Amino acid sequence: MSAISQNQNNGSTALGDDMTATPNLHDLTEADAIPPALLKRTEADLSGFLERVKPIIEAVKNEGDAALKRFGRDFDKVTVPDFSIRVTETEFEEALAGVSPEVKAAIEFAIDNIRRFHEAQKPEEMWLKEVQPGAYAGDRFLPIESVACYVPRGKGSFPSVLMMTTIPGIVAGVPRLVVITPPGPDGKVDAGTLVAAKLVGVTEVYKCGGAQGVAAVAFGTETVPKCLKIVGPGSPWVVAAKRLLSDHIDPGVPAGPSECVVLADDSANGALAALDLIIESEHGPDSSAYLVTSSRAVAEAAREALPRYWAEMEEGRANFSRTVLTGPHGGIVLTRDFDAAVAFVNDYAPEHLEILAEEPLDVLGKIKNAGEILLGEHTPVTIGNFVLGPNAVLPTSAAAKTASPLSVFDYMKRSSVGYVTKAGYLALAKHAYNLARYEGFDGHARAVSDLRDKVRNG
Ligand SMILES: NC(=O)c1ccc[n+]([C@@H]2O[C@H](COP(=O)([O-])OP(=O)(O)OC[C@H]3O[C@@H](n4cnc5c(N)ncnc54)[C@H](O)[C@@H]3O)[C@@H](O)[C@H]2O)c1
Ligand SMILES: N[C@H](CO)Cc1c[nH]c[nH+]1
Ligand SMILES: [Zn+2]
Repeated sequence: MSAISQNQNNGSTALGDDMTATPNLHDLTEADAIPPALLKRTEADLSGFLERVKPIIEAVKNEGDAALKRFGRDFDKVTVPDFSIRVTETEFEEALAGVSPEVKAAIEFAIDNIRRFHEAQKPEEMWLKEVQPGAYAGDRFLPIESVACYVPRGKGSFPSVLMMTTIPGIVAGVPRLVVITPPGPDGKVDAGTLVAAKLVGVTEVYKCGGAQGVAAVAFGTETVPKCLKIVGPGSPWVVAAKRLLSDHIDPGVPAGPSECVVLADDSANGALAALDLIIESEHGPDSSAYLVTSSRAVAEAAREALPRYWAEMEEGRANFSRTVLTGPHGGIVLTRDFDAAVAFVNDYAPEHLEILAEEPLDVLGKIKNAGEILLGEHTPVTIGNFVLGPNAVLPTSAAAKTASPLSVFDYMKRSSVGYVTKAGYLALAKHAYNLARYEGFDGHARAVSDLRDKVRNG
């Protein structure tokens, strides 16, 4: 039997402003397999963006700062006659004066936890193991010389992303860590983002976002430095530009539109599951969000609660959430049993996974693919997004099957280190010689033959 998807929507609007739209209910209780459409994200088809991003990249490559200012006016709706591309010290000070004490305290609290988490994650600078008597092998970690941190702005402002992208770089010891972010209509960077930059100690912040920002750090402009790597999430414009520029700059963890799955067993409170399902669905119409449960009672309680919550929410965010949960990338999935719910999660490989279950730790053991796994009803995605400490920049679009959250390791590279003593040499050389001969490498073999001692001794 195939899945039954219920909604009474007359095709959800991109604006999500059809107040009568009801959340999707995908009933898989009789289905033989998960319908592939349920596993898709908006990121799956970037073709439209890739084409439109190409001329933006070319313009930045050829015109540098002038193109950044033009695109700031075109795409970010900057209305002031001119603006500096680099944030000035005065702008930092204005931001510090303009942000409320509560927000500043929240930023400080978050910084503390995010720093502690990433310090714990940092590897030793070097380790060596004696693999054979007199033969040592290990790893050495060094920071990448320059990394650009992308902080989005448009459908929200993101001081939290500034903290998540810069703190692991600071802990890793990156010598040149810069931030790029779109300017607002006033030609300035979001104040909370600047306060977060100041408090973490990042001084280079540049006002360029979208594809033009990625191109700026890939090629360098008169003002923006060329960087070796870019990290941080963004809209499909950013994702498309990273993909096209991957020969020029390391594009890092693939992090596109936010997404989550709330996995609930029959002990869960459906209305609470609905509250948490809304979290990531309110990012934008391109997000994805599912409540996955084997309990019809939980599914129905959640489906009943969602329209009530939307009616209570700020209109723009409610519209985004409604668009997602009544559209092709979201809703409630009802499965035959809890194992089938877990199987859905593992196939879907969500960016964020929240587990609402009687024994969330038992469920953890069954999860194979998820960027972040948050356990129990006191760990909603909001806590992970902002203050808990683990990085909230996570692989999207099922990349969690192979990729990992942004971490200190993304700001470092590893070299293998080997050291063989005179006493250890012969035992290794004998086998290396035989393998070199087998593979047909004469030069390799000669370098570990008797010739070596003769050459060494002159
Ligand atoms: N995965 C994560 O960790 C994470 C965290 C936060 C946000 N996000 C996601 O990041 C995204 C943020 O998107 P956003 O829009 O708020 O900010 P953004 O900064 O990523 O994108 C805005 C930029 O897109 C460009 N743009 C917009 N319209 C354009 C057009 N018509 N032509 C060319 N360029 C255009 C502009 O340059 C603009 O500055 C969302 O999808 C959100 O879900 C992900
Ligand atoms: N959910 C985002 C990561 O997918 C992080 C975030 C920041 N602000 C709000 N949410
Ligand atoms: Zn979020």
